[in-house]
Amino acid sequence: EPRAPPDKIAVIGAGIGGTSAAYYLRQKFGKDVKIDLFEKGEVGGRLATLTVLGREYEAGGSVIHPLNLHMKRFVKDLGLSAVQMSGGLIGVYNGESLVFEESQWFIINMIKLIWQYGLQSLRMHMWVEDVLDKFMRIYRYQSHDYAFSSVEKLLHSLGGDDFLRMLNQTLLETLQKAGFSEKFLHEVVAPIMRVNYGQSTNINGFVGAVSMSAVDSGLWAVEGGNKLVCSRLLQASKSNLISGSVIYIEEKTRTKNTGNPTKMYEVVYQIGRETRSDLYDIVLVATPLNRKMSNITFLNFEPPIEEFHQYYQHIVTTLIKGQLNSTIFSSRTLEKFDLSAVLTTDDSDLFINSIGIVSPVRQKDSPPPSTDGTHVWKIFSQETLTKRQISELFLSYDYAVKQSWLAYPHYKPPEKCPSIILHDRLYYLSGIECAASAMEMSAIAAHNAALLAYHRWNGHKDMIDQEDLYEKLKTEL
Ligand SMILES: Cc1cc2nc3c(=O)[nH]c(=O)nc-3n(C[C@H](O)[C@H](O)[C@H](O)COP(=O)(O)OP(=O)(O)OC[C@H]3O[C@@H](n4cnc5c(N)ncnc54)[C@H](O)[C@@H]3O)c2cc1C
Ligand SMILES: CC(C)=CCC/C(C)=C/CC/C(C)=C/CSC[C@H](N)C(=O)O
Repeated sequence: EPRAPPDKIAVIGAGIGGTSAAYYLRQKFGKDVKIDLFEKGEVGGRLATLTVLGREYEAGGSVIHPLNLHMKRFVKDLGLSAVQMSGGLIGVYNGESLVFEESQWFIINMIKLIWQYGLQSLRMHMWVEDVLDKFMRIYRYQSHDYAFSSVEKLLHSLGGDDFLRMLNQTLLETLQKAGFSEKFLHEVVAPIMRVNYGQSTNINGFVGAVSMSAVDSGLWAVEGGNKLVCSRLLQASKSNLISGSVIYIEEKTRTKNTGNPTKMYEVVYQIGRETRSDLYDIVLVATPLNRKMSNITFLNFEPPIEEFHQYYQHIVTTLIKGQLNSTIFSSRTLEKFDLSAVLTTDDSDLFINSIGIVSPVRQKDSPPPSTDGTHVWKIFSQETLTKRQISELFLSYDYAVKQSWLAYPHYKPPEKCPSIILHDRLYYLSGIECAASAMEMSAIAAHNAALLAYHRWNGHKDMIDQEDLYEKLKTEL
């Protein structure tokens, strides 16, 4: 006889991880289970916007890859629409000059790339394609309802030992072994890691490949702001949003109306100054577990749940409407400066990681082409920019606004990813960020955790950690 569904499930964190977990839990467990979603800040988490002179711009997670199929599916199923990112010309600055500059002519670009780096850029494209091809297997596994009990097992099922090796060595080592030149790694790969993850090529090889894929064509975003996906998922999941901060979780034994003593989880949370609690059959934690970001304690667990110490990279996003001082990067005056983004090399010694022109999240808010060289620029830096630094970067500016983030893990391979199963019915999603942090990674982790919770609840051992899934599913429709 199939087991009755759980009465109550708690999800902690209403970012893309938590809201998509609630959505998938509803799909698996059905309409009768009560799902509570706890959020101490804003729905969306690291998907958030900042307003510049009445228009909203993405301040956190901003671009989505065309092959990010969960995000694509959400947008389609939730009645949202996608906007294609219009890629302008990019340059790379090394502290003295622009070591690479894109041209608006495709053929000139190709000649430039080959002239400067031989066939490295084509080889890089093929390397990323190969990783993505294997990565895409996850969608087939999840559509057949298979789940994994650890991040390592999930990665192994996709790319075998190669993916685990990438996780355990630096991108630099991975690409050096694959024969890429020091010049290409320094002038092309490192600046891409700096703009995307605020780190060097010492990040792990897997997140390095994810980061390289984020320069593909076809990147998109959600019309109105990426965080809309979270609020729509929350609505569609018919969960109950509790705007409170979870402070601890404790295992408790309770006698349910069946008369049997049952192990449950007590979630204790604060709303303002008031402390409340509730009991749950299953709990999913969808926020990084460290003191600075979530500060959740696990009380009286046997065996005890380890403390998590994953260090997250501090990044500041600054949005400025103004006229760039292009002479920092090149001797050309603003009228002749046609780059819309400048990335930097690791040794550039500049106080920014990158700077680029951005468009508002609503297409109708897009300004007409600028006649005076004024644009809204997004700057990523390790620290908050001082007024003096802003004045160095801009000839003049009207408005500046910033947001500080503990943005993504500080990658330091070999990576030991945290467990997904923290306790019998207590699951942790955000550990997937140790492999790579991206919206799609959180959605994949959410789908996996919902499937895992469902199969473990129902004792479907054959749906968890199956080996050779790729071969097994080859013959299935
Ligand atoms: C500046 C920046 C740029 C990025 N760019 C991209 C990009 O272009 N493309 C891309 O794919 N990804 C990008 N990312 C990464 C992406 O944003 C994240 O990987 C993703 O949003 C993480 O979602 P999440 O739901 O797992 O975590 P979060 O969004 O962090 O959600 C966790 C939620 O839990 C809540 N919470 C924490 N503790 C508690 C508690 N005790 N009680 C209740 N609630 C709690 C938090 O308030 C938060 O809302 C970027 C990230 C940053 C910071
Ligand atoms: C998960 C897979 C296969 C692909 C995701 C690729 C992707 C979109 C990664 C984003 C990585 C990231 C953290 C980017 C941050 S900066 C983004 C953008 N350049 C900006 O300027 O905001």
